[in-house]
Amino acid sequence: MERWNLSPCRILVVLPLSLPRLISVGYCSVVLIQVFVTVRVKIWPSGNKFLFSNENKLVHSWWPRNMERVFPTSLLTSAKEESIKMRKLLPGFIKPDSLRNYVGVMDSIAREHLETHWECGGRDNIVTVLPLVKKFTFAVACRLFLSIDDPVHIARFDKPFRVLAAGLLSVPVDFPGTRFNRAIKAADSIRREILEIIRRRKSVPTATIVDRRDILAHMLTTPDDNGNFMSELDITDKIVGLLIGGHDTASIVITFIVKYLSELPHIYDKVLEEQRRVGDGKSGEMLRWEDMQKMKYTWNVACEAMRLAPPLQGNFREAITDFTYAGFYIPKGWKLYWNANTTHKHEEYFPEPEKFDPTRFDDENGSSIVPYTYVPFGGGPRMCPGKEYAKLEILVFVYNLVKKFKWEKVIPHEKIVVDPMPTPANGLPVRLHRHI
Ligand code: HEM
Repeated sequence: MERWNLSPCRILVVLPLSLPRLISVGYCSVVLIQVFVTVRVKIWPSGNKFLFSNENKLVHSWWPRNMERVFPTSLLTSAKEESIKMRKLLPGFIKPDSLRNYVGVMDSIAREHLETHWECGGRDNIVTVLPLVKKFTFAVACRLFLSIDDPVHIARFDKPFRVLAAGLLSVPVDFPGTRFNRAIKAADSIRREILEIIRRRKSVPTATIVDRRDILAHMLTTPDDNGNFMSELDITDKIVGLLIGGHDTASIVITFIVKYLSELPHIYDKVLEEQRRVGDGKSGEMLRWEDMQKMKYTWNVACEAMRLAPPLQGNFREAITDFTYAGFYIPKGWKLYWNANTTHKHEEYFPEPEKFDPTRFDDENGSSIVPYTYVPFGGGPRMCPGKEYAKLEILVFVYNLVKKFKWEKVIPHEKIVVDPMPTPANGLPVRLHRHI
């Protein structure tokens, strides 16, 4: 058995997991031994050479600590109790019954958003996709999580969120002018704003709070197993986490769908054909829950976009026991980082891995995808609880977009950077063509 000694700047290898063993210690199927680089990492598209040891030190704990400064009870760390609390709260908010009600809300926000920001199209009908889509997903999150629908309020809120998101994975140097320092300040201002919303909400009768049916109402009125309600600060942190995790990820997926559809016109045509059948071809009608079930091909396209460009590159796990994997000895307590990007490019599971092929997920092929080889939403007990919400949001937006426009990329070979999510370097400018 080899004991694995880290040497400086050793390139870490991707380790396909032996499933039974790693499931038994609570991990997903493909894991990278985690050592973290503290600089911006541009890893796209060669996804398998991006982790390095850092000066012989296993810096496994700085990322979570870093995030705690900007994001005290981070959802994204291995804070197990926080995860359990959140998992208890979210189902009430994103259970099928609730999701049904969101279709109409998401649809009307998408229509209004496209009219306001895409129809006028700027100069030469050119729009930049990523910042616009972020506006859309953020507006949906503000509406559904906090019942904020005033565009001015949303815009005021949006700016510090961008700063916070940019600083989450930054060098943890708290010095004026650094990304990290700006993120801490942004996080403070967001928390103050949300605390104010909470206090305003608490000042009205409980029945009115419940009436709002947003996630804030849910958090204010749902006690834990001991009958205790969440503290204001706790709610604030949960909302910040959800607003970040719940909108940036979906906007990346939509942006990549737009990118691939412009590169692959035959796939665009099939998506359009499917969407024209939705709602029995009647134009102008609002989307219904039943319509979402007719968007199978579009969802396969989204799944393939997430395979090639998973918004989250992976996540941490902690070894709860010593174990050996592929000859490497992993001691208990080590942090491990599983990686979706390299997992999804494994030739054995996804032949011609660089090819965009939505049929991998259709009825015939989808069922033979090996468990834990497709992990854009993670896996196991910590798998993303927002998957169905994200699915709905992505489908609603793509439906509205393809029914209105076809488009072409303005920068044919726009670079993709990963910081920390895959992002077109220029935000993906496209020239829109309205259907006649
Ligand atoms: C396409 C969109 C999304 C993607 C790709 C995504 C991906 C992920 C991934 C990879 C994880 C880590 C899972 C693991 O460690 O096994 C995660 C966790 C999480 N996601 Fe998402 N997510 C998305 C949307 C959302 C939305 C819309 C919400 C909320 C409404 C959400 C809430 C969460 C929460 C609360 C966790 C932490 C779960 C825990 O720690 O137990 N996500 N997500």
